[in-house]
Amino acid sequence: MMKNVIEIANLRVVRGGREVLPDLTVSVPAGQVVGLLGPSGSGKSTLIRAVVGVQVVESGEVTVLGEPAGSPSLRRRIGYVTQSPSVYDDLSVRANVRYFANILGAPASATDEAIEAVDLTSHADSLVGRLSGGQRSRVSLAAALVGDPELLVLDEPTVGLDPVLRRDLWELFNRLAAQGRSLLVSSHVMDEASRCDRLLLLREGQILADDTLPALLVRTETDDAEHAFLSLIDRAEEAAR
Ligand SMILES: Nc1ncnc2c1ncn2[C@@H]1O[C@H](COP(=O)(O)OP(=O)(O)OP(=O)(O)O)[C@@H](O)[C@H]1O
Repeated sequence: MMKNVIEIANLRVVRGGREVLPDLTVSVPAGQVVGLLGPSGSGKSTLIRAVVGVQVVESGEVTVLGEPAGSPSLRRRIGYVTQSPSVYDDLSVRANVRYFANILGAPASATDEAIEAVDLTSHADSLVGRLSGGQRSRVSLAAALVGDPELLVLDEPTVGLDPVLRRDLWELFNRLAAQGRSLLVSSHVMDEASRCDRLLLLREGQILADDTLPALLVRTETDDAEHAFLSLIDRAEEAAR
């Protein structure tokens, strides 16, 4: 297995005339759940868009699974879920997932397996338009899983979900990593840090920390991710003075 599934060097992205990612260098190891955490507007979605190859970049290099981001050969190897579920309301859960399975050339059995993985088997024949927000985002996730991707890139997949569903989804992410997949999962909820094998803390387009949660807590002498993040901000501001 390759060591890093994502390698980013000196990435610079400008959006709407603003430098959103000034000069970002980071890597994401294989076989882990890596949390991309940071406040709203810190650049998480922009970074994710660069990884999946849909973001115009000024300069820098983004290498994913050994290929330049956006390479056609990566399409089947990456599962990407955007913040708003991209599914068809007028189709059933099964028809939605089967549609993506057909595009990806996945075997027939993959549809029901992906629906099972996101715990929607009992709703497989329901129209997606009649599902709750959380169920709809799980349909999106099933669509991303159906091609059996090596890397899953999920942009705030747990937003708006109740605590039980959030826990269930994180358990699913951990299971997927245990099966050898790699996951990059963004969130602005700091307490989701405890669910990740490794954390990237992003603030104003800069990586404040790239570490495991236990190491981060030791280094900042704090007892949760939120305080660790605040402590790192204070240190960065002191250093800049
Ligand atoms: N389409 C766009 N055009 C111009 N600027 C944009 C666009 N989308 C985002 N931005 C700007 O880029 C910056 C980073 O946005 P981004 O969506 O990457 O942040 P984020 O960390 O994902 O935030 P959130 O958690 O709210 O989704 C913000 O300042 C935002 O205003």
